[in-house]
Amino acid sequence: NGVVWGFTGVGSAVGPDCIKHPLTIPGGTRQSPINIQWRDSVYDPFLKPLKISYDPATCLHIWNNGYSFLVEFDDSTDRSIIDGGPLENQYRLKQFHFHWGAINDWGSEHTVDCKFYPAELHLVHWNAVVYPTFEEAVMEGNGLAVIGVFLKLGAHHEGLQTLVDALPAVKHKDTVIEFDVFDPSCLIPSCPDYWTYAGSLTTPPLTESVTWIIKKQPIQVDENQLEAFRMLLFTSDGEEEKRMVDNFRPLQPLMNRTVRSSFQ
Ligand SMILES: NS(=O)(=O)c1ccc(S(=O)(=O)c2ccccc2)s1
Ligand SMILES: [Zn+2]
Repeated sequence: NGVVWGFTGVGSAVGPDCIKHPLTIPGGTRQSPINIQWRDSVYDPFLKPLKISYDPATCLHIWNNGYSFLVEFDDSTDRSIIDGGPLENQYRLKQFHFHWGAINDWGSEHTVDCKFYPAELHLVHWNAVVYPTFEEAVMEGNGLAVIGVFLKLGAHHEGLQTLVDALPAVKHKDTVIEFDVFDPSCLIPSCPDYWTYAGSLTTPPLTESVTWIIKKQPIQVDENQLEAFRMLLFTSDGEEEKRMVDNFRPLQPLMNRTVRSSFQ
């Protein structure tokens, strides 16, 4: 089947050749995504503003990996980094990608007061101060920091359009095109407010290594831009076409976690 990782209704992820995988890793205590119940989040006055400094020249290419499309960056130096916020160290930008639905009623991975957004952006960073490689950081509790940004239906997004214009070239799984100048900070809302909690990757290996930083304010994109995501395919060229939609993981139990907010 063309879909490497799909999620069936209840309790199991369908993996390669339909091997049954547990939806959450056995014994997982900090899985993602979660519902963020606004009134249960706790204001933490010690949370710092998030510092973001990306060098557009570190952008490398766009890649359809059969689950989402990833924009990958040169993470061999500290040219594109985030710091501050809930983080103890600075973290290097590795890639960003999106999750979206078949229709505008759902698509995001996190929800706010049980509300889905039509899509969610994830900017993935790793702790190169403490860990020598990304692969090692993926396995450590403080290894990764992912900024989540909700997308809502509204005005045309100029910055996103340069990305949308390139998508037809990565329609099929395992296609890649060069994309050599892009500043992802244009996709991050100006409002500094965020929630943060300790979580996991939302796709295999589902490791519990992510400090999530979820921006309170969504960005606006228009219908054509969301439709452009939906014309991508999970499948490789020559296979029976499966549209790349609903590539989000179901909500996971909060368990013994508190979501902190940087705002009152
Ligand atoms: N949706 S998410 O932001 O939680 C996410 C899933 C996978 C990644 S990864 O690209 O870092 C990665 C990590 C390990 C192996 C392969 C890819 S980030
Ligand atoms: Zn993601």
